[in-house]
Amino acid sequence: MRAALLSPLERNPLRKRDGSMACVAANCDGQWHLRELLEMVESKSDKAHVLGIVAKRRETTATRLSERERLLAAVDFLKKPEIKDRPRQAVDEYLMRQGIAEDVVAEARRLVDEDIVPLAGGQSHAPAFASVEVDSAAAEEIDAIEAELIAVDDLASVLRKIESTKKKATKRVLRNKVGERAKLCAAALDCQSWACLDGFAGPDLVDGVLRDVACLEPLYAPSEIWVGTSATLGAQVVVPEVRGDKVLWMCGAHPGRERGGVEPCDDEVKRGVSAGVSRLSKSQEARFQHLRDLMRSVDGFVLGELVPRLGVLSDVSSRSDAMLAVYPGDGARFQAHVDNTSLDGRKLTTVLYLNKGWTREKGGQLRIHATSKAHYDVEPRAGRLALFYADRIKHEVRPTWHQDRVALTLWYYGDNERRDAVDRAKVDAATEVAVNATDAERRRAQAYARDLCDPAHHASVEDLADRAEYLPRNSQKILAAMAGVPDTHFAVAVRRMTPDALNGLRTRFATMGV
Ligand SMILES: O=C(O)CCC(=O)C(=O)O
Ligand SMILES: [Fe+2]
Repeated sequence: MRAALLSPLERNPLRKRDGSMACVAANCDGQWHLRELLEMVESKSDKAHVLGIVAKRRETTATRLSERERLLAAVDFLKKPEIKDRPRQAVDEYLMRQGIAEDVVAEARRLVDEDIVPLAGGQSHAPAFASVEVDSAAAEEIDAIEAELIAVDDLASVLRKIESTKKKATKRVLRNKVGERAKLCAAALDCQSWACLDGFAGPDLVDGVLRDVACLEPLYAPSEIWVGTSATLGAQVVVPEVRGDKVLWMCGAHPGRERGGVEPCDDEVKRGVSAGVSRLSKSQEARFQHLRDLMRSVDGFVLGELVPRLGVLSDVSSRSDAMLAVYPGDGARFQAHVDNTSLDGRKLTTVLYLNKGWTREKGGQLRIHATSKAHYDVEPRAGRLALFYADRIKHEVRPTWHQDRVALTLWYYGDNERRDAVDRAKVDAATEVAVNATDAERRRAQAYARDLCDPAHHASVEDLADRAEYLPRNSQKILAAMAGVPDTHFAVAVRRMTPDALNGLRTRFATMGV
């Protein structure tokens, strides 16, 4: 019932054509590329063709080169005047992140230091590695500043103990402990709009979550971005060069709704139909217990500790479903973007990393573009929690190598902005449906909506559901779009409503200008 009453926008902010990803087209390094893609999408609407081009362009970086060629390229790179005087370790690590093995980098260093010119091995000149990745981007990366972390030593388990303990004194002691850390985190958010907590989830919880989600592996779907000039003009496409992760949405355990376990949002995924995986059994669903614990800990920290301390979060009380994202270790990345550029309600982004044994050469850093000059890198190490303001911090995921990079993201909503965004989306959806309806069908839908809102009417749930069943199909579709329920289910949804839910719907219809 709950799932049925949430609109796609409420359930999944990124899949909806809400324009929030349009920023990617405007901000990313590959701007020319996206513009070209957009033209193709608009002129041909040929997704397969676009994807073919993207796949071809994706073959970049040193991974295409033979070991000999990599050595030559690395030597070439190290000799560049703008690279020669930079810190050696940072430069070497940069090369390793580009897929050059450590011993090859060391050999290149030796050749450069001893001023030995390596033989090109039959080739007329070395492949210009630095021209594969743009020079200025390399210099920028070498200059990245390691983000300062706030050490919090398994805060998640302390937060869970606060929830479970009955003893007031124990609660108080634990709350003080959490409070100290929360103060630091709130101060960081306040002055720089981002913060990073090291060790938010301890190793046991991380292991538990990884075990929980292991069975979901085949069910992830490639992320799509909205490539377009506005919220309505463009297309939803997979563009791995811009965003190369695979995602799976998990719902449940929302703040204020204590009951119900965590499960995949998508019914089809739940049934495992798409990947031919057998239906998740009850016991498999119960395996999401650690994931649920983790989500509740982040909720507890954000809603219980940060919201009271930060004025900009004052109307935050709910969040999105949970997004599990995997960046394959073949160079997958997410180019620079701001999460919420279209007033979609998201105020705070939290990302919890689940990568055990992560080392620097694997890349995958969350890069925070704090200003146009300074950027900070956070390595996605297991248990870390990154937090930033979703509507102002530009950030990216750097190319990921050698190992898949796994993270869990939750977005916290400012209730007012979110309510407006959901209403806008509903009006848009209703308008879209209404275009295909006859005048009579539109009028019937309007009359029904008016009666539903009219306080003098006091119609009961049964009455309203009965009346809805007799409406023409297109009128029902318009009302379903306004209510944000699947288009064949308006009468069913009304029949299942509690009096409170009905009142909620009345208020929303009344403020939607229909
Ligand atoms: O995984 C991360 O570090 C950030 C991912 C991200 O920016 C996003 O999904 O919007
Ligand atoms: Fe993001």
